[in-house]
Amino acid sequence: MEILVMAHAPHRPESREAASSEVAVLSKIVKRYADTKGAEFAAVNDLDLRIRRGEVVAFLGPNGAGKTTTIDMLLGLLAPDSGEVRLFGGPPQQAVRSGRVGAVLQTGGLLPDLTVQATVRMLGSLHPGADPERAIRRAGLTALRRRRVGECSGGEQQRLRFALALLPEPEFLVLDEPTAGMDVAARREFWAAVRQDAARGTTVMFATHYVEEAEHFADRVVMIDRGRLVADGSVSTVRAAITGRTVSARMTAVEAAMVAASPDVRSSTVRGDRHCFDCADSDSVLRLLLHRTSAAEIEVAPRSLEEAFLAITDHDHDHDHGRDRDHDHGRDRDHDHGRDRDREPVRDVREARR
Ligand SMILES: Nc1ncnc2c1ncn2[C@@H]1O[C@H](COP(=O)(O)OP(=O)(O)OP(=O)(O)O)[C@@H](O)[C@H]1O
Repeated sequence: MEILVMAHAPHRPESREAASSEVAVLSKIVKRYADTKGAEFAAVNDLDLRIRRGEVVAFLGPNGAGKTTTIDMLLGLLAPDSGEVRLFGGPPQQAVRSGRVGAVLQTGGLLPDLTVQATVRMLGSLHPGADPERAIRRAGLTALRRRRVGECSGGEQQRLRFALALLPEPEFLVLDEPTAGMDVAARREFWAAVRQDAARGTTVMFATHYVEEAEHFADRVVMIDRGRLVADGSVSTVRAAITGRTVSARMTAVEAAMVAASPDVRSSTVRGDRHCFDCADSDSVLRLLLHRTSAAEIEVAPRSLEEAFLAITDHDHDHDHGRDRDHDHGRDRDHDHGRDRDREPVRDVREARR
């Protein structure tokens, strides 16, 4: 875990562009790597993203989707192969150096023998005008200030990293899977601290695997899969677009193929003797089953946002690039008939009009 600790400028002249509502603009960014067999693949593929001032954006995607690569390019730690990144209207490095951006990343370490307070004070001394006591309060660490870092739990250490990210009083906080490995109580405490900060107007973008964190905390969800945008919009828009129902029944394979071809079916699977349909409109699929097939033992079940997320990022392992990734989620995909892998991303109406 590494915290970006940069001296910040006491005065922040606002350029016309920076004064606008866009904090970050990623335009058609591409990053290619070689996989374990030496073949090139795009870890981030033609990604367009705009983060507006005051937004709290959840950046969702399965393992290996390209979240960290995108965040590294957003912060200027990695150069895109093509495309452009602008933070506050300028190059990302400039925004990071000026202290306008604070980040909690996945790599780096803390010194176990220092106390929480000594750590924040020490790194605070690198930031002219920083207020370590305020950062400690804002990260919810007041009661832990005298504890040695080595004696803090994983969740408490994450809040310490959050305090360090707050030192330059950033306008934009970027958190890469900040609660990975925390238990439920620690995650709740962490988000309470971040939420307080967001309420003051700080723009926040956080990468996460936890769909419920996006649901409870973000006002916008950006979902990527294999480096491509698959959904972008308010939590309610994305939820409405990707939640649906599963209809399952016993029927013949010929009937199942006919149902799977319906525009109201997103995908279909076979589980034992049952055919399961992931439906955009379960009512019309039910009508189809009742009127046009011999379907028996019909069941209709709601999908959770979690299931919808798994469905939207569901694919086979054809393009597994090196790292041991967890794309399978333990589900039966041998008979996946219907999913349209090149479909348009789910977008907020607001976005689509742009
Ligand atoms: N330096 C590298 N060289 C080669 N491949 C890389 C490199 N860094 C990342 N990758 C690959 O690029 C893809 C995207 O990785 P990235 O870490 O951005 O995904 P992620 O969404 O952050 O995943 P996770 O949730 O597991 O952290 C993965 O297939 C990964 O193995």
